[in-house]
Amino acid sequence: MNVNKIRRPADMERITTPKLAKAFIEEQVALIKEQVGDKKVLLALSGGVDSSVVAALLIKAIGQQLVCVHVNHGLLRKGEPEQVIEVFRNQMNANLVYVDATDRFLDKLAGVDDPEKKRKIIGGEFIEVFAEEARKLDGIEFLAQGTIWPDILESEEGIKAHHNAGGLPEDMDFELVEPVRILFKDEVRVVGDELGLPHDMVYRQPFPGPGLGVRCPGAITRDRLEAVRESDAILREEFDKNGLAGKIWQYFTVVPEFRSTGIKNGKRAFEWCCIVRAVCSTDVMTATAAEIPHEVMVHITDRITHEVAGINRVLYDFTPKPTGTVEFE
Ligand SMILES: Nc1ncnc2c1ncn2[C@@H]1O[C@H](COP(=O)(O)OP(=O)(O)OP(=O)(O)O)[C@@H](O)[C@H]1O
Repeated sequence: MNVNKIRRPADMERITTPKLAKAFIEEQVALIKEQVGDKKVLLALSGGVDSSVVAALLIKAIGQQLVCVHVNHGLLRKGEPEQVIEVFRNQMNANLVYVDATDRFLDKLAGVDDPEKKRKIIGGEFIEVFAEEARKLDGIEFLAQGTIWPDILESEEGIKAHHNAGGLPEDMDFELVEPVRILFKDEVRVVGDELGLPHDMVYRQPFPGPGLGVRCPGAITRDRLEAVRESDAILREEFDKNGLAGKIWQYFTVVPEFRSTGIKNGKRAFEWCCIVRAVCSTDVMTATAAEIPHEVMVHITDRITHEVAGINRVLYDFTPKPTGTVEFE
């Protein structure tokens, strides 16, 4: 049987319960063992739900034969690389290669203000770093990917290429292992829960590939990027505490280059402003600004302006999509 051609049966029951997830896991573990045998598998592990569920499934099936590579490109959210190391290396005993490529990415991005160029640099550099790590490893025959069913459908309809870690050099012609390829995103989450992955990893909001890079509009500087990371962490913490996290589709902060005059500790402070973006959407194509209780916004503003270096104002973005997009770049 060619496991890479398996399609989702039209009458397949939606995986909504732990019992159904358990059955799916058992089935996939057997299929992975059959496909891979005693060979080694490589996986680019972002810490996002898809690659994390694939990692957990493969660890269950083949343990140390899986090599996970996590690339810290310096644009991850606060605590993300630490969580990947804690969950996969420390708790699941995975064979994890952690690459801190922060300087490499930020040096290449220095002075680049065009959004498309920034995205290209981040994507291209990611492939290079990943390919370099793959070349250091012996005997890899398989590449695991977190391809899901909508990816397959979109690639068949010509909307986008589904090769997740796409663009690997030609000499890296690995056979694919795609254990969640017939699942929809909500099913991947139920399976992730059943595999014991942390709730915040399984239910985390969508995060763009270029990470915080697109929330630091214009040319990225390390100090402004740090302001994005710290303010985003405060926003997430406060939304969690105030019961907003599960109700709002996407929320994050953006720190543009623009500065304005303010006062800090009795002195003039010429600093950046932090824009809070929080949107609700049912169809992804359109979105509306979320209604945040006034006192919550006042508290978030107070924390960001006092705890984050370089920020003297907080603004709320009321723009729906359209005319805006969800992200800024
Ligand atoms: N920082 C990273 N380190 C390692 N692999 C990564 C990293 N970022 C992305 N990847 C790889 O590229 C794939 C596609 O990334 P993308 O940002 O499009 O996320 P995605 O399709 O939502 O998947 P996921 O939920 O796994 O993040 C990921 O599944 C992962 O295999």
